[in-house]
Amino acid sequence: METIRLAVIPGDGIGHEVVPGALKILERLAELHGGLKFEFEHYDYGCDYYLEHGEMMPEDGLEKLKESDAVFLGAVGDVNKVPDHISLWGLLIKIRREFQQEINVRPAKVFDGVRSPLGSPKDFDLVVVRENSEGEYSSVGGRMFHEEHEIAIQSSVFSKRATSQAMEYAFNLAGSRSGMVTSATKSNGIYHAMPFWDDVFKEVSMEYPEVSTTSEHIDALSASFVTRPERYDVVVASNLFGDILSDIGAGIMGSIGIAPSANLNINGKYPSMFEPVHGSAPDIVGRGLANPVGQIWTAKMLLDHFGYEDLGGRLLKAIEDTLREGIMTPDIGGNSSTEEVTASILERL
Ligand SMILES: NC(=O)c1ccc[n+]([C@@H]2O[C@H](COP(=O)([O-])OP(=O)(O)OC[C@H]3O[C@@H](n4cnc5c(N)ncnc54)[C@H](O)[C@@H]3O)[C@@H](O)[C@H]2O)c1
Ligand SMILES: O=C(O)C[C@@H](O)C(=O)O
Ligand SMILES: [K+]
Ligand SMILES: [Mn+2]
Repeated sequence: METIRLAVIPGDGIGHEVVPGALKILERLAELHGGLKFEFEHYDYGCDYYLEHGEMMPEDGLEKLKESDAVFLGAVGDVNKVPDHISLWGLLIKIRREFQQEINVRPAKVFDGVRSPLGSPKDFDLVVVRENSEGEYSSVGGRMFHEEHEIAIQSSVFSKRATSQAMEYAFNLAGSRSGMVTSATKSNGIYHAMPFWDDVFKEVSMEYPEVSTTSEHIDALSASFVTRPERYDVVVASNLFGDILSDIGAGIMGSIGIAPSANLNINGKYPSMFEPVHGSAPDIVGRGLANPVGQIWTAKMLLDHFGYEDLGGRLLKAIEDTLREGIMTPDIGGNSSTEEVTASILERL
């Protein structure tokens, strides 16, 4: 019997509405398997915790989380309680960095029966590989002076190590898919970092002669995600570009509520973290409107990560069958509640 210890952080807002159902689904799949068990350790870290304690998680928070095999997170952020940069850097981004989760994998694909803003999209199935530790998300910089003299400086950081690592991950992934990597660049406008990004991409691509490559500027690439998403397989991007592209990927699927993500620690020193792409959705909180599919698909990524691809495959099929039957939340054109969608997926398992 294998036991997977999960640190569970629902976080804020709809995190509390979508995480419990996904845990039930993981438990059901473990039961069906027979040789697998989940142990959940629950943590109440988030903006309410901050209001009470003045920090997003306690000083030994990371040490506690480190005892788990993976972190399963909902969403972080409630701007009415804590400024967004404080809440994200105090919890989500802190975990990503301290646990060296340097790769963020974010798939997007067509689901039968889901209303996409594209009308009738061709069959797209792509993965954004986002560099998850540096780039534009940097704490290097500061603000000084006041009023009309105020200035802000924010320096991007691109290391050869993390850049080539994200690219290598993308090439390896493409090798197991249709064999194509697109690099998201902006070397026409970002004078230092993006020509560097392009150089590293060329260098890494030499090691993978069997994988075909293209390089596209992020502005044109964003438009092309909307107009011709079927052209893409694996797209590798910097932290900020990957953040934005993965929301566009979610948008063309039909809703940001569907998209999953895996923050991977690939050196084996720390747990990886699984969370949907979406945030805490304060505008729909508490109304049963939250689409649970992003969180549940995230559970599939977790199962795959631990080598239970058979269970992951069963879960994806249950999601697909549920959506095909029209059992879905209003954001993708249905009239079912969070719980009804979750129950339908559970029943199919
Ligand atoms: N990884 C994370 O935890 C994460 C990601 C994005 C945003 N945030 C935080 O979340 C808060 C809100 O941010 P935002 O509004 O920019 O993004 P958001 O993803 O929370 O919401 C954007 C829009 O998508 C909708 N939406 C999101 N998830 C949905 C779901 N599961 N089902 C149905 N509709 C859904 C929301 O109702 C909203 O209209 C902020 O504090 C932000 O910093 C956190
Ligand atoms: O900017 C971030 O990484 C936070 C959030 O938008 C996300 O995509 O996880
Ligand atoms: K999230
Ligand atoms: Mn984002």
